[in-house]
Amino acid sequence: MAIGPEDIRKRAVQSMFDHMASICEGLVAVDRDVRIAWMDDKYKALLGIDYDVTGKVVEEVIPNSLMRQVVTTGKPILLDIMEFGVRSFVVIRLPLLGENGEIQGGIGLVLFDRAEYLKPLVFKFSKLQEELNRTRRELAGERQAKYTFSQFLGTSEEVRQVKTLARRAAQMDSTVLLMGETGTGKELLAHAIHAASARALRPMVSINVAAVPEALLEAEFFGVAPGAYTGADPRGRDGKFQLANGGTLFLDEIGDMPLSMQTKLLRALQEKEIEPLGSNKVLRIDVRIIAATSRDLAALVRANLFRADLYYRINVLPITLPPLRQRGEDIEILAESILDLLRLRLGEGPRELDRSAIEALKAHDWPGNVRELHNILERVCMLVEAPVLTAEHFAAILPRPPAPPANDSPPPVQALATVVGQAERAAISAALLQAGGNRSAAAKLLAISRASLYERMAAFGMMSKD
Ligand SMILES: Nc1ncnc2c1ncn2[C@@H]1O[C@H](COP(=O)(O)OP(=O)(O)OP(=O)(O)O)[C@@H](O)[C@H]1O
Repeated sequence: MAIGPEDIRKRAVQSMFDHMASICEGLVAVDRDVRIAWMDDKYKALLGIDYDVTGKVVEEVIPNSLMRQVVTTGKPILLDIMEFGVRSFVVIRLPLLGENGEIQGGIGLVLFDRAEYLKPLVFKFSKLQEELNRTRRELAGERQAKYTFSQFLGTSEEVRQVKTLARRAAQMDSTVLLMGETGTGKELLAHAIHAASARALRPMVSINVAAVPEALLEAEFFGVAPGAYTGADPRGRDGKFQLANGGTLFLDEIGDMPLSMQTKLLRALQEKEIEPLGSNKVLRIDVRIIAATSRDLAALVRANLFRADLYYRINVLPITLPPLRQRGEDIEILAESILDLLRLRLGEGPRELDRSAIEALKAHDWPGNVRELHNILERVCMLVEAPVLTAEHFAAILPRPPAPPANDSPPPVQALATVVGQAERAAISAALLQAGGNRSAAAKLLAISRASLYERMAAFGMMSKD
């Protein structure tokens, strides 16, 4: 006898249910109050329970259940992954609808072992989750302080004072302004202050204002909203303020900040709010600022190149780092520590400096400060094999003071690269002096791009991060 469409539908529903029940790892049905109406034995075994759960609120029995969402919205959650202890299962959640489409409850199905075809999905999910966790851990590591006070070496009175002030600054939450020539340890000290502060476990994010092209500064600082403009990352991008939220933002070379950006930074610091590019949403931020500059900010204010109000805003706890030539007594301890580091890095035997070498180092002017000392020592280690380094070893490497006025004898012949290097270095120093430390202006005087000035200064140990 032929059966009608309604019978077929009923049989389809029944046989689908039976089939699902047989391939499932567990089945649960809840009523419209999200109380368990029925749970099969397989589900109970999965949860490790053997008592009657009928009438219990579902979350009491399955703590991370989403059945309430399904019963409230009437929308199914077709494929989801749920954790049971250390195992992940694929689950399906469906609403139970009455004759007139009204919500009467919900049904949850747990799939896994017999749903072989879903295994790759679960596997892929676990892999992605693992990768995400690893990347998060790495990012958190990258955004932590790299140095502590113990790494800021020196026993001179000048260094002692700097460290006392910096330790005090670490106990406060105010803005710190670090001033000093290139290579005097401003970045090192900024990290140490963060590491000793109450924000130590939160991120430490740095931005070198001089190294970011002017047009990109705003996006670097404040981020970009999703789909802000053509060519922007469609997912948007967090700015340094967002990345540093709750922690410390280190603004290196703040003296090189263009005036238009200074206005925006001042607003962000005053309002404690930022607006990502292309967004009309304002975000609250809680960031401690440590700024650094190798330029004379007060002189820049006088020359109308730096906003006075921003200067006062950041000049709350100023700390001036002394140049190396003013603390010759620190050279020996610094040089020894750098030689130790180099020995580990280059995998060589120990090196020693004899008295003559220390005197030669003390006599040098060190325009690139500790970074230059590092570079000079590294070059000596590469060129000289002797375990004891003497003044003679350094004589060939340390840039000489300008030659006395010419006499009749021709100048000594040196490798062309050495002569050219010395001339370049002297020209860069002169241009920087004339430009009052302004690298953009110095690059103009030298008729080279700012990028190639940076490149050369880095090569000569006159600037930039290691
Ligand atoms: N007192 C110090 N003790 C140990 N190492 C130091 C000290 N001062 C500087 N250094 C080392 O010298 C190098 C340059 O330091 P840092 O980058 O902190 O200088 P900076 O003042 O921020 O330079 P710039 O103005 O060019 O950015 C780094 O390798 C740093 O570890």
